[in-house]
Amino acid sequence: MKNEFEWIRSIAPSKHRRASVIKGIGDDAAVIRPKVGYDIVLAVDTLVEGVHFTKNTMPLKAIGYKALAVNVSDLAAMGAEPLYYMVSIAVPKENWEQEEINEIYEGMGEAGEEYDMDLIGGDTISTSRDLVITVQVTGRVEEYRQLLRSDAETNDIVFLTGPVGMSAAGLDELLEKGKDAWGDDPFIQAHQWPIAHVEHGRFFAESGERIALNDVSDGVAHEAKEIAESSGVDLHLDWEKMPRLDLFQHVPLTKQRKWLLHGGEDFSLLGTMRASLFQQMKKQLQKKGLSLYQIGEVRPGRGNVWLKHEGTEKLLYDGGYTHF
Ligand SMILES: Nc1ncnc2c1ncn2[C@@H]1O[C@H](COP(=O)(O)OP(=O)(O)OP(=O)(O)O)[C@@H](O)[C@H]1O
Ligand SMILES: Cc1ncc(C[n+]2csc(CCOP(=O)(O)O)c2C)c(N)n1
Ligand SMILES: [Mg+2]
Ligand SMILES: [Mg+2]
Ligand SMILES: [Mg+2]
Repeated sequence: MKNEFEWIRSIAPSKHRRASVIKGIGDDAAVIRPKVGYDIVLAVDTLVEGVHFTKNTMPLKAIGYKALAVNVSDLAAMGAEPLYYMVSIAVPKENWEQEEINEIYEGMGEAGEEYDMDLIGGDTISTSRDLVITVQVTGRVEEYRQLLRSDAETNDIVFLTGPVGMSAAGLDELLEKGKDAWGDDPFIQAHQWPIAHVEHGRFFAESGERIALNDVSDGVAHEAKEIAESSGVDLHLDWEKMPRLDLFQHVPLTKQRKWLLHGGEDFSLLGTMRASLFQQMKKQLQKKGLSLYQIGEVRPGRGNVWLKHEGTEKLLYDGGYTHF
């Protein structure tokens, strides 16, 4: 067992991917040199044992991988390119071995490699119970190109960059069967190894178009409401247009609705863009192997979300995951 400081040295990267890191791990704070012409984008999100994961719902490596990926997803939702991350980890005095924490870091390192980011610092503390991992990420976006929730306008179309409901479906299976559910099943994979849609975010930012964007961490209904409210418009969604896997076909409708609309942790991006842009953007994204689905439109309103389902349109309950 290494002591705190030996352990920190053992997880510190020996070199950085980004030349802009002036000082990483090993001093009172990290120092980076921002590139001229870019705005810096910052986000922080925490995963808590018992709330976001348990040892039965997530492999150790996946806990680390997901802790970084969910943060990268927030950078993607701003149109930013991921650059660096910092980690604060509170380790319970019992039930967690150093080897297990190392595995979590391995998973985080894998995500770091995937998104081309450097670990530049963090904090290590003990706690009485339940592991807590906080990851702070820094990215950059070309000046004034950031993609905001507040940019939706009447006559825009509403889009999703990928399917939703899969992570929630996987979680239900994991809560029921525990480790027996682990495997290649796409729902389990979606829950344990989420993919942040960085390429979509960058494509939208680089286009220079006005695009409102949010990542689906708390469920489509909730995220749509956030866009509607901050833009001062109404979003009209169409149930039939929601991208979903054929695997959902045999699932009862109430469950489908719960997973697809209120599930969360999907990390697809939900957004709006000018209607005339949609087909060309879809084609360009397809060339990169990326998808885009129109699921509704924006109309004048006061921040409400409507859902057309089985011929009638109703106000969509905006419930999603909430911590309080
Ligand atoms: N405790 C807090 N103190 C200060 N600002 C906060 C706090 N919690 C959230 N915020 C800010 O509120 C805004 C919304 O945060 P929120 O966490 O809901 O968004 P998100 O990270 O996209 O969603 P999620 O955490 O569900 O993935 C962000 O600007 C965030 O920085
Ligand atoms: C064991 C276990 N129970 C429940 C859930 C579901 N869950 C937890 S937080 C969250 C929303 C996103 O989090 P945040 O708002 O903090 O970004 C969801 C859908 C889970 N992942 N693991
Ligand atoms: Mg957050
Ligand atoms: Mg978000
Ligand atoms: Mg949330």
